[in-house]
Amino acid sequence: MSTALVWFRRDLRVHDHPPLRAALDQFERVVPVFVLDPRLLDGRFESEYRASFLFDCLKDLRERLQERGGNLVVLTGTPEQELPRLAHEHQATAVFFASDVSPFAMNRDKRTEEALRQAGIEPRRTPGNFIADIGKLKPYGVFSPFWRAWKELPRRDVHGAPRKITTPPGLTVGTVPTATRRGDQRGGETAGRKAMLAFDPNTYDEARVRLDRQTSRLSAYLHFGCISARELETRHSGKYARQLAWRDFYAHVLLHNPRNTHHAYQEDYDALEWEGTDEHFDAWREGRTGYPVVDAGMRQLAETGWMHNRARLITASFLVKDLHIDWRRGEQHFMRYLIDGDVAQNNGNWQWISSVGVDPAPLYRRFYNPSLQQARHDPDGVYVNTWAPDSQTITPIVDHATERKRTLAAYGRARDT
Ligand SMILES: Cc1cc2nc3c(=O)[nH]c(=O)nc-3n(C[C@H](O)[C@H](O)[C@H](O)COP(=O)(O)OP(=O)(O)OC[C@H]3O[C@@H](n4cnc5c(N)ncnc54)[C@H](O)[C@@H]3O)c2cc1C
Repeated sequence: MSTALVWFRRDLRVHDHPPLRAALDQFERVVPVFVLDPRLLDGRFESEYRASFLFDCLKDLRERLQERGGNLVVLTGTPEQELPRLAHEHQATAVFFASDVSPFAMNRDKRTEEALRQAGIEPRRTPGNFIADIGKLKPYGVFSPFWRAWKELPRRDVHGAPRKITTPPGLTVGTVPTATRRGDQRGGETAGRKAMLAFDPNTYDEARVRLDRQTSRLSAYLHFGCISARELETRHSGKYARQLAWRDFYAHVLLHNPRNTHHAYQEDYDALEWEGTDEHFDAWREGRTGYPVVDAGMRQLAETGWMHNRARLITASFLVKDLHIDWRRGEQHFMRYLIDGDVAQNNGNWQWISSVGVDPAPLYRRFYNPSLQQARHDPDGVYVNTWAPDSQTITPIVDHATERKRTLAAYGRARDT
């Protein structure tokens, strides 16, 4: 009987899953597999928050596959070693998987494809993680023209979950690790679909600008692919659909600029001198800057593994433009805590708010005065009272107006060098 592997990565669902669908269409038997790669679990961006969410996702995925007669093989090791071995064990002749954009994923996939080919097994990449085929566009560095071109890209059909999955007999499936849950979201397709179906887009415009409201909170489910971005797009229009386009945009940016993971997209700004202190960095990450909205955001992050987008903007701007600390340190801190932590999205947004990335605007326009932001986006004080009620009693560690001038001068010097 013909057999293929389906390599699940961060597309941990059975609905609208192009690699699974393609494999089931072309092969009689499939072996769904996930490889726990120690390089990811212990790497630069390791996170207990994402690890516990991931284990929820794997457990749920296994159950969803079992309901359909299948199962999930969970292996530990590197895919370039584990997948050819597993394929041989089951006489599989192809491995299906969805393409991804981070430099780590691209290098790993290249190495895995080579190893598979050498073993006589055919790697088959499909789309699946993004709404449109973002690799098809010429490189864009500004969102609006990207958006216009992206809207015209063809879309794939959305598919339901397969009814039946046939796996070879005698699969050794391995165990899904367990971990104490960090953060306030449960992972998995079941929880993700529930949240997607419960989301009311009519509340969105207000939630986006009010810190005391919740936006859709689908980002972690999108990051791990518990829900399909393409399916989500078919359900929404207006501002919400436009925000989803930002996700494809930042993936597109990283695909074309892999050096962004370590360098500013606007190369001049690699010369920025960061004068901030470790004491200020600690005050920022521990939520004790004396600016209540900053402290509330940082404590919400530590407690829940999520932060409202407006708070992400305010806290990130504060670190870079009020405390003069390298955006990469902030990026790394967010990656440690965010359940939705995603190299392309986090890096793109950090570079944007630091005014060193894509979609540039004059520097003086991208300053966030924390006190004004608090008044505008938390007018009743609900957000700061929930997360940092004591912050008002802390003396602010810096003066915003003074630091703004220093930042304008520092960016000017970097441009002139
Ligand atoms: C400094 C900083 C770091 C960030 N890091 C991440 C990250 O690591 N992972 C991540 O998914 N998002 C990141 N974001 C973007 C955004 O804050 C989150 O996607 C959003 O807050 C998640 O909550 P939600 O699902 O309720 O979003 P909603 O507002 O309900 O939006 C729906 C979806 O649209 C997409 N989206 C919305 N805003 C953005 C945006 N600015 N950029 C890209 N996609 C967007 C997300 O996929 C989101 O789930 C970051 C933003 C900033 C300012």
